[in-house]
Amino acid sequence: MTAHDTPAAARAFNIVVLPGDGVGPEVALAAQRVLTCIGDIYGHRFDFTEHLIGGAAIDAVGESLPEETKAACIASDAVLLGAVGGPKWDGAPVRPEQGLLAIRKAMGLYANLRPLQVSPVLAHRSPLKKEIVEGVDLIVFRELTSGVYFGERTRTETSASDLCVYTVEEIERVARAAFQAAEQRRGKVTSVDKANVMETSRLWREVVTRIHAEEYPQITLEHALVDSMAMHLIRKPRDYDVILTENMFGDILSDEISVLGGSIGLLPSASLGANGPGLFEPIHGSAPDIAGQDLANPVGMVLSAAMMLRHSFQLEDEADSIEAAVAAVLASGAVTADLGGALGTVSATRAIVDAIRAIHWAAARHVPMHWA
Ligand SMILES: NC(=O)C1=CN([C@@H]2O[C@H](COP(=O)(O)OP(=O)(O)OC[C@H]3O[C@@H](n4cnc5c(N)ncnc54)[C@H](O)[C@@H]3O)[C@@H](O)[C@H]2O)C=CC1
Ligand SMILES: CC(C)CC(=O)C(=O)O
Ligand SMILES: [Mg+2]
Repeated sequence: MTAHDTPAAARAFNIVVLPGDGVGPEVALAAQRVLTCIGDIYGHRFDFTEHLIGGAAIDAVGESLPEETKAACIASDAVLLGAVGGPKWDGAPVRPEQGLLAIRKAMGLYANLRPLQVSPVLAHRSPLKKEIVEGVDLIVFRELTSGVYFGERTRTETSASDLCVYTVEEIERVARAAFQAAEQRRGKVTSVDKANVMETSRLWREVVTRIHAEEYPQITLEHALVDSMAMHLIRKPRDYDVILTENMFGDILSDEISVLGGSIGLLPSASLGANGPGLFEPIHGSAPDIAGQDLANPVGMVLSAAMMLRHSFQLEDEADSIEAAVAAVLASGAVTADLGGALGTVSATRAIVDAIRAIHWAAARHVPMHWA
């Protein structure tokens, strides 16, 4: 008897979907299709309710995070977000990105988890050498609700400023989350800062060092400066396990490491708080250059849905099914243009759904799946 034979107790989930802008609606739809398939197989009900955020919300109601969107997210079981922003709103008095920052803050989502694994069958898709990227398995823990993205901003004719503030408590809680993840992984945390220059980074380093010594001495902790870390991540990415860093450094470094796997379109993320619903989104933006053309890679969004099943709903088998299907489809070469393939967003999504069904069918009948 396997977990695939009998669906676990059927459950119902209220999921808020924030499609947003650009490729956001295209990839959000992909995640819903995959979740609907998972619901059919395992007997769960996923109720999706769409709400406005970002540029779409600015166009419709004049603000990037309408009150009813915020209320719906807070009342939900989990939130799926596509992406926000685009050139259309670049000069606008209200920016779409502000809506995303505001919902992260309103939901208290202080830890943004951005995992990356490069399996041997996918290593050739990276522009970097196969022997450098093969076997990479790391996760970025990015602080998400503080730092320079949330500090006071000023602007005059001749100057501008963005204030970077971190409190001890903000550093402690994300550090604990990273150390706890390391306990379940290879036991190593690399904390990234700019402590040779910035006061917030000096506080960051002190607090991380103390939390490590007092609470997680069994974990190996190393500190790195963000500039050389950007280089090391390309030179020897397999050295890293858990990377802990502040908001802006994490934003930048995670886009950088997406190259190791071959495309930014592959990377998912989970944004989690102390309690309450999580928010799940790919790490990429609204990709205006390919929006509306059925070109977006849906994998980052689909894997974000898998993270939702695992982290918010504790549906391990269901999350594993999605991840196994994605791995099988990528290994088979059925990929989108960013990875050198010919599939569009819709057909790549269909391939993932078909693979979920095939893997489930084979598991239920104890048939070995050589391609999975
Ligand atoms: N979480 C969010 O909603 C984010 C929003 N943004 C916003 O997105 C807009 C565009 O920003 P960019 O700097 O261009 O970053 P981007 O991540 O949207 O795009 C960078 C490059 O990656 C490609 N790309 C991104 N996602 C892809 C996918 N799923 N499949 C295939 N290729 C993909 C794009 O075509 C582009 O060439 C901006 O308005 C920015 O503020 C940026 C990052 C995160
Ligand atoms: C507010 C977002 C646009 C910041 C970002 O790039 C991200 O979270 O990946
Ligand atoms: Mg980013």
